[in-house]
Formats: sequence, C-alpha cells, structure tokens
Amino acid sequence: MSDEKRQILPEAKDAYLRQRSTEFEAHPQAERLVDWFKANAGWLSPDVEIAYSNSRGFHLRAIRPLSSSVLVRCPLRLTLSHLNLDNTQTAVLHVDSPLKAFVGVLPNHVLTRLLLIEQRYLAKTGEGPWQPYIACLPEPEAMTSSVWFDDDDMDCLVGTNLAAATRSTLALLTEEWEHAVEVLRDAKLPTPDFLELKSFEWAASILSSRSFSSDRILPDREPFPILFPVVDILNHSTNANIEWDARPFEDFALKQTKHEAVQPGDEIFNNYFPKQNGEWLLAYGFCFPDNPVEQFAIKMTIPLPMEEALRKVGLYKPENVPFGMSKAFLASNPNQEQQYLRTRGHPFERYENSVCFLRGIPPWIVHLHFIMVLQNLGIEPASVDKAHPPARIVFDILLKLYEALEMKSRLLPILDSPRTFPNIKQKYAYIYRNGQARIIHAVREELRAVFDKLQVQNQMSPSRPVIISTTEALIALKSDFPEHYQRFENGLKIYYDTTILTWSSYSAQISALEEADHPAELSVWKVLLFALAHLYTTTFEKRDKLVHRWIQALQQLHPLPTVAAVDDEEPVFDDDMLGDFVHGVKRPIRDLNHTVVQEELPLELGEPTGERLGDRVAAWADGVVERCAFQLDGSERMLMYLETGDEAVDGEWAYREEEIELGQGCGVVLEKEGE
Ligand SMILES: C[S@@+](CC[C@H](N)C(=O)[O-])C[C@H]1O[C@@H](n2cnc3c(N)ncnc32)[C@H](O)[C@@H]1O
Repeated sequence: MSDEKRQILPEAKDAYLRQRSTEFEAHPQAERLVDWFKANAGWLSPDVEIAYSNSRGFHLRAIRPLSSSVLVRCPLRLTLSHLNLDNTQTAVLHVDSPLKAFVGVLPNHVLTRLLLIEQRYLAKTGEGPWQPYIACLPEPEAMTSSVWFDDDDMDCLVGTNLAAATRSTLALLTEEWEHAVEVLRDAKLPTPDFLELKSFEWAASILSSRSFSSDRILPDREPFPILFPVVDILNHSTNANIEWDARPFEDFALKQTKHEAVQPGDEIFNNYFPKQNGEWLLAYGFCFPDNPVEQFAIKMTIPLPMEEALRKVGLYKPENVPFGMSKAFLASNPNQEQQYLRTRGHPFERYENSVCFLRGIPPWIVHLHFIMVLQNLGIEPASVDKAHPPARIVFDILLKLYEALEMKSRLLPILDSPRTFPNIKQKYAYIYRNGQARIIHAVREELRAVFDKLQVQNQMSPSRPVIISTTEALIALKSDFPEHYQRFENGLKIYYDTTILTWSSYSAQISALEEADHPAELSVWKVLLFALAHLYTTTFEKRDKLVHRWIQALQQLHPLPTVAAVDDEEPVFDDDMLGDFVHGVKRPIRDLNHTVVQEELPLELGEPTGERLGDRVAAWADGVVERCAFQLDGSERMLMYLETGDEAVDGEWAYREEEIELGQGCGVVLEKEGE
C-alpha cells in the first residue's frame, strides 16, 4: 500500500480493500520462498503472508491480527554476502565456487556482486542454495533506479544533482566490472558469459536496494552489505512501526511495535530510515512527493589559485568565521563534502546564523562568500566585527549568494505535472526533480524577499538602507538639491535624449536605452554618483541631506582614490560632459518671443578641496558603480544598495530576528521561472 493510499478516506476504504484482495494474489514463488525459509531455520509469523502485486512487487501483509510482535527472523546461516566464499567463516553457508580464489584479491563488495550473479545463473536452472530466494528477486526490466534510466528517462533529470550522480555511479560500476573481469581472466579462469556488465549492474542494484549493514549481526568486524532473505521482502514506509532486532552472530528479526493496530489485509512495512529523494531514486528506484527530509546538495569547488589567495587572507582561521556560525565545518574539506540547502521548517533544523535569512545556507558557503567579499573590498578580516559584520558586507554576501541561486533556479524550473507519464521511472524523476526545484526556489525566494523589503520604487527614499534605481536617486536629488537636479535633468536630455515628464516615463526611457551592450543606466549611475559625490565634496553645509549620507556611507567602504592613483590614468569621463551635468549646460535664454537674449555661461568645474578632485571623484564614481551596481532577475534596471551611514539604522534589516514573510515584498514582482 502506498503512503498516499494509506491516507484514503474512510468511505473509500472498503472499496479499496475489496479491489486490493483481488489485485494481491498469492504467488507460487513466494510460497516456495517461505517453505525454503522455514526449512532452513527461518521464522515467519503465521499471521502474515508474502503477497505480490504489479505495483508493490513482493511485500508482507497481515492475514489475521498479529499474535506477537515478531514478524520475521532470518538466521545468519541463510544470509548472502562475500562471507559465503570464505572457508574460514563457519556461521554461514559455503558455496563451491571458483570465486573463492578471489577472497582478499577482489574487494568484498565486488565479490558479493559476483556471487549474486553466479547464484542467479544457477537459480535459473533450479540450482544453488538460495534458489527460491533468488527466484523472487526483481529482474533488470523491473528495476526503476536511475541506474536503469534510458536516454529519455535521463532527460527528465537535466539540471539535477542526480543526473551527475547516476553517471558517476555507472562509470564506477563499469570500472569495477572491467577490473573484476580482468582479474578473473588473469587467473586463467574462463569468464562466464553471464558475467556481463548488465548483470554486474543488476547485482549492485539488488544490494543497494535490499541489503542491510552487517554490523548489527556481526559487530566484531568492519560493516559490509549483507542480504537477509525474507526480511528484505518488506516495502518501506516512513510511518512504519518497526523495530530491528539483531542477536549478534545468530539472527536478525523485524518486530512490529504496535502489532495490535495491524488489521487483516494491511501491508506491513519496514522503515529503511529517512533519506533524500536522490538517494532513494539512485539506490531503491522510488521516491516521495513532499519528502520532509529533502535538501538540495551543493558541491563547492574552490579553484586552487583562488583557494591559495583566500587561505592567505584567513579562510581557514576559526576566528574569521562570521555571524556566530558554528566553526565545526572548517574541519571538513570544502571541495569534497556535500553542502545542503535547507528550507524553513526543515526537520534537521537550519544552520546557526545571526542573519536569519542566511540560515538555509550551509556555513561553509556563507563563510567562503564572507571571505571573498572582504577580499574584494580589500578589508582585513581582523578589522571586522565577526559577530555582526557591517550591513554593507552582509548585502554583498547576499547578492553573491542570490546570483548563484538564481542561476541554479533557472536551470531547474518548477514544472507543471504532466497528466500521465510514459513510465514509472519518469514519474519518480519528476517527483525528485520538482522536489529539488522547490527547495532551490524556496531558498532563492527567501533571499529575494530581503531585496524586496529593501527596494523602493518611484518614490522618495525613506531614511534607511535602500535598493534603488537612478529614478529614486533623482527623486532624492530633486528633493535635496532642486537646482542641481535641474542641471542634471538637462544633462540627461542632451546626453541621453531622455526627458523627464513623469518618473515612470523616465524609468521606461532609461530602461530601454543601451550603450555598447550595457544598459545606459549604468553610465547614468556613474555620472549621477559623480555629481552627488562632487556636490558632497564641494558643499560644506546641509550634510544631513539623504544624498550626502549615501555618499558618505559609500566612501567609508570605498574611499576616494589618491592623486597618484589617478595620475597616469586616462580620465574616465569627458570633462565637458561632467561640467554640463554638474554646473549646468550652456543653453540659450529666450524672451517671450523666443528670441535668444543671452547665452547662459557654464560654471567652471571647481576643485576647491584638492588637486585633481574632478578626476578623483570621476574615477571613484566609475569604480563604485562597476563594483556595486547590479540587476535583479534579468530586469533592465541597474540598482544600487545605499546606506544612511548610521550604523544602527543600516544594520537593522540584516540582523532583524523575525523571518520575512515570503511574497510580502514591496519591490519587483518575483519572476517564477518555468511557469
Ligand atoms: C527491500 S525491497 C522490498 C521488496 C520488493 N517489493 C520486492 O519486490 O522484492 C526494496 C524495493 O521495493 C520497492 N519498494 C519498497 N518500498 C517502496 C515504496 N514505498 N514505494 C515504491 N516502491 C517500494 C523498491 O523497488 C525497492 O527497491
């Protein structure tokens, strides 16, 4: 019975049970298996039977109320593993097989697969000690693990981690098989026909989907995969009330913990332990919609030269770990271990982090981005308060993480469910793939909600950190310095052919303009920051104005370059152009009859506080915009994150304790890929 079917409505239950009793036929092979099992000291509760259905395969079901909790007990003697090839082991069956010569030569797990292949071959002619058991094992055609996907099935995994994991599993199997065949040939053993790659893959799938770890029954040795006939007939359910009971060196049993609750006809499940859907599909050939433990695995790869540079700035020093995160991750190799994204409410809990919207991101990844951001800004980790790095640094980390997640989300859109699937493999592939897509989109949206909270559109910016386009920056300039705004507006008319009738019309015009493959707004930002910084540097009053505070906050992190730094550089902008934007364009003044009465003279580009101030401010504006301007979700608008310079106000959004409700942002509407 599937998990979904377990939830069936009471009124549907009778009909379901009637239908089920015809679907679930007793199976002659199952009967032979039970007879063989009992004849060899295996114990199966008299209250259960092994049933078979096309959708559930072989499985266990109750035929009457359970009189005891023990369902099945398999003696060590009946188990199948490489130990059966080792004459020194007395507690297990011995087979007379040429494979015995390779104990200690081939890896144990490879030997177990070869033994299984050999026994399958024998079972086909009714031979071998495990014949009734092997006869009940699924054949390759019935296998649904991603290892058995054809090209069409694999297409359903595009963009997922499982696509790569499946390919590398197949590559490893091929390598192990080739090695085994070579070793057998070198030993002058005729390689049997049945030892083909497909059989090797079959044996590996049997072991991955139904073996147990040996350590419970053989606690005195390194664990290895071992098959327990009949114990392995139970299907999996997360809700199974089951207990594993091993008596070391004797037997292994499954017990139903709430056996009174089992009704006649009920399927009895094992619990294989919670796993990610990728693991389920790769090893067992099924997976679950809404798997509660599902995470999104990320493998970081830090290229060697970058790793060396980051090591020098303190990547591996525990004292540099930010946001109160646990430092334990530093002991793991970032290039080897998987990191997992976790959505809100995940049963494994999220990661410790004083920034609540970063709690779904693995600490290694947050830390790496922290160090990279510091390196980009030329800031020594020692000079930063690691418990609460400034909000500007949090913002840069957020942006970098968001861009990476956004790219990944594009590769993995959430898809509508097709009405039907060509086969069960593609159905499971869809369930897995969409589960993964939902995680990456959920974590991305969690970060996106922060941008939405900060973003201000077409209105005066409040006195807090904001994400704005040039529209809102111009609104602020107009409010703070109307005269300077007027000059800038004229500059826009001349140099960008942009007339500001309304803010929306300006936004529409500037969004549509491109310059050498860049949005023209990028260069408007540069000129605007030049104008604002020039104003800031040359105005000594009105320092409380918002536009001044933006520049002040920016210059705390990005100081004006020195004279020496700009000395040999080509000027970034044309002086006349900057003069026009900042000091007013030379334009005719007309009388009522539209006759030119006077040419307005441009003001000089003043440099009151230092040598080559204009060039330095221009280089500064250019550098800051190049580093900090960004676009969100493919929108044409070029945005900047600007702070007030008041640390308490600026840090509030980053260290606020409550989580932002998703979908409640005030900014751009989320673009949902694939919808
Ligand atoms: C240990 S065997 C269980 C016996 C199996 N049904 C058989 O026919 O041999 C594990 C395999 O059973 C199937 N299985 C177990 N639990 C399942 C579930 N909840 N949903 C779908 N298939 C399941 C999968 O094919 C899995 O690889």
